[in-house]
Amino acid sequence: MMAVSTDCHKAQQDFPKVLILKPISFLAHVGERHVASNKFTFLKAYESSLPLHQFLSTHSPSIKAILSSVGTPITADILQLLPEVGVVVTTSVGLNQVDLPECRRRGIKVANAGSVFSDDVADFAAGLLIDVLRKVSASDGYVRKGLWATKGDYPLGSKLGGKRIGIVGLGSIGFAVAKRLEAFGCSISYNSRKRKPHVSYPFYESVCELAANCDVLVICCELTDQTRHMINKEVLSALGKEGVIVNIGRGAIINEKEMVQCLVQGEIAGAGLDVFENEPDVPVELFAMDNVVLSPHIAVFTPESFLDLMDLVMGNLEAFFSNKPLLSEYGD
Ligand SMILES: O=CC(=O)O
Repeated sequence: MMAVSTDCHKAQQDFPKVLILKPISFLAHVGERHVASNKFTFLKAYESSLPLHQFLSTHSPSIKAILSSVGTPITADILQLLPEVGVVVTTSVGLNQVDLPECRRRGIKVANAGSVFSDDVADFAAGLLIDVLRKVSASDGYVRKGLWATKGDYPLGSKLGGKRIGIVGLGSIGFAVAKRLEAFGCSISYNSRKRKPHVSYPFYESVCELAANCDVLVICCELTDQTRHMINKEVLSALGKEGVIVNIGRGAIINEKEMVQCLVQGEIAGAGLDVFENEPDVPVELFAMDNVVLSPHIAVFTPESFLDLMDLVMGNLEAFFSNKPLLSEYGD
């Protein structure tokens, strides 16, 4: 029996209820029945004709778990309507969309995508950097427009090997980026909340000092109140005119206005950006810059990793409903 219901199609079996507020693209990829797997009933608020608050009030006594993705804010207002909720499981690594202080206050557990996507994101970060330095996308455009034949050779890019890379946020993703770029012959240093005791890469307590000692900054940290706009004009100026910034973290970690200004004025050399402050809006100034490579927040996902994500999501929900420790509890 299919374990999926809306307000007009009630579950016929007594599976634990898992609330989904907005469509989750990963479920469409793997097929949500595989994820529910006759163990949970997904209550899909977005398929209901009821206004959200009414849907939530109607179902709240039975909703103990929420499954959500990166674009779905889990706010205190929503949680307030759901007094029985004990867990929020997300398909994202970043948790800036979840009101973590409210979850902590209520004792609601939170699980994220753990390190399922670390390799994919790190591959993409390395790809963005190579693209910016070696002008892959820009020269592709040049060839496609027929300019090679009419205008001649395209300006050469810059060598990756030997570059000094500053990783901002040396978690599972930051480490994976460091390993890849080390293999290309780059040197690595990092900034993180704390120095990592077993890591030999040079540590900079200040992100500005890190920038001053690097050719490239790769932003891999979480978006928090502390990291919002942490990469500002001062940091970018410290990175310097030859410097490149790559962001696969969250857009708002960079002060986007100041970054655009730095790019327009040639105060940094280029950028590889997968994330933006107000997605899907991207500052229009960037469109005309061939020293900037843009992608639509896709660094994180490959379908190949979705099966691992499915196991993790299922494992977290099953663990919660059987009172066991979550597999990827945030804050562990
Ligand atoms: O950006 C995507 C994620 O945090 O998983």
